Amino acid sequence: MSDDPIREWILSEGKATEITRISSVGGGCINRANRYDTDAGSFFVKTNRSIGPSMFEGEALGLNAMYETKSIRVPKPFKVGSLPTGGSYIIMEFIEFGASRGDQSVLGTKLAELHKAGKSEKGFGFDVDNTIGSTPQVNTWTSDWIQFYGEHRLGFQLQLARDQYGDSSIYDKGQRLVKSMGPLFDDVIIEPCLLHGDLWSGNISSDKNGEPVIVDPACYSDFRLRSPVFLRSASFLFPPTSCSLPPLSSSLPLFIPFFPFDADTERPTTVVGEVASGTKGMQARASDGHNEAEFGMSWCAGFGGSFYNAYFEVMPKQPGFEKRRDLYLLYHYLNHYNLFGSGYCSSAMTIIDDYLRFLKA
Ligand SMILES: Nc1ncnc2c1ncn2[C@@H]1O[C@H](COP(=O)(O)OP(=O)(O)OP(=O)(O)O)[C@@H](O)[C@H]1O
Repeated sequence: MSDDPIREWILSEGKATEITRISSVGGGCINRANRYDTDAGSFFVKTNRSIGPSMFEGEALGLNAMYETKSIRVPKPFKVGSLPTGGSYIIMEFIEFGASRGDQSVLGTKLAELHKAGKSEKGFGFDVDNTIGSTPQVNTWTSDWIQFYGEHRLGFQLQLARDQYGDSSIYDKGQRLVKSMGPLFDDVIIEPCLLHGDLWSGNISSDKNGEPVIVDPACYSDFRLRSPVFLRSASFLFPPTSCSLPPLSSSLPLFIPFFPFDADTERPTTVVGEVASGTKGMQARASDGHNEAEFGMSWCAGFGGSFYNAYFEVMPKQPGFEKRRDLYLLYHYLNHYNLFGSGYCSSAMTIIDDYLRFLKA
């Protein structure tokens, strides 16, 4: 293995003859990020010193699937590999971010285009299990969404709450909801759509032309490779201060917003096939699910009326959208409860209680 596989790739398949500058990029939580400026344009490179390439392979799979829909802008992944000193890296397209978050209605349209373009024939799930924050997500392909969401999303989190907190109250009530939630989906056509899976404001930005950009889809983790570092990974440790839920423990770091950058934009357009060598040929997805589940993090995403209006122009609102909204928030509230503790328990329990009353269950 080369001493510096990143440099080697950039100077060969990246089609650069010279790396003119390497500068650090702030904003991430678990990985070190650098911008490589070259005579063939700029590259965005993330490295992790302790986690093997499976995490970045999952990120590349998700990015590539979204990239191929040619809908919302995402960085094109180029290469994932191992570092000679241990750990791994991902090289992707560098995107020059603009100063603002961009036009909300364009974001709504583009997100809907992603969902529309990314329809899967395999059902609901993903080719690999992954994580939400640091919590495992089981992604076994399932033909029925209500079953998938009940078992692999809500059921998994409820079980976790019982296992780690001994919380049989939320478990029992939550399971009653899972068993009785069917009518919430009456008259709905549910098709598996390509979802980003972790769409909150920290993962939404715009490029210098004001086009919306989304980054960092819900990470993949081979459970065998999870390390203590990864267990504290991803955006869930850093919800934005605008979240409407109880504040996190003050010992946690504050949210770090996106940084705007100045950059060249020349990029190579090759070598996607290099990405995710162990998973080549898979029908990659960030995850395939009911499109409405993408709004489960909406309490941390700042979506406004113009966003939703534009979204529904492309992906029409289904009957009963409003009455399912909290059901999709519930998954993320439960996950926050499991990650951060009791501050989030009452929010989750309130949703469950409200549904049990509504459904007379
Ligand atoms: N393709 C890109 N081009 C330029 N800058 C980027 C690109 N992708 C991400 N960034 C910037 O780099 C920062 C770090 O990236 P990212 O959030 O993916 O890091 P991470 O450590 O893997 O993520 P996290 O720990 O937040 O889950 C982001 O906040 C963003 O500002």
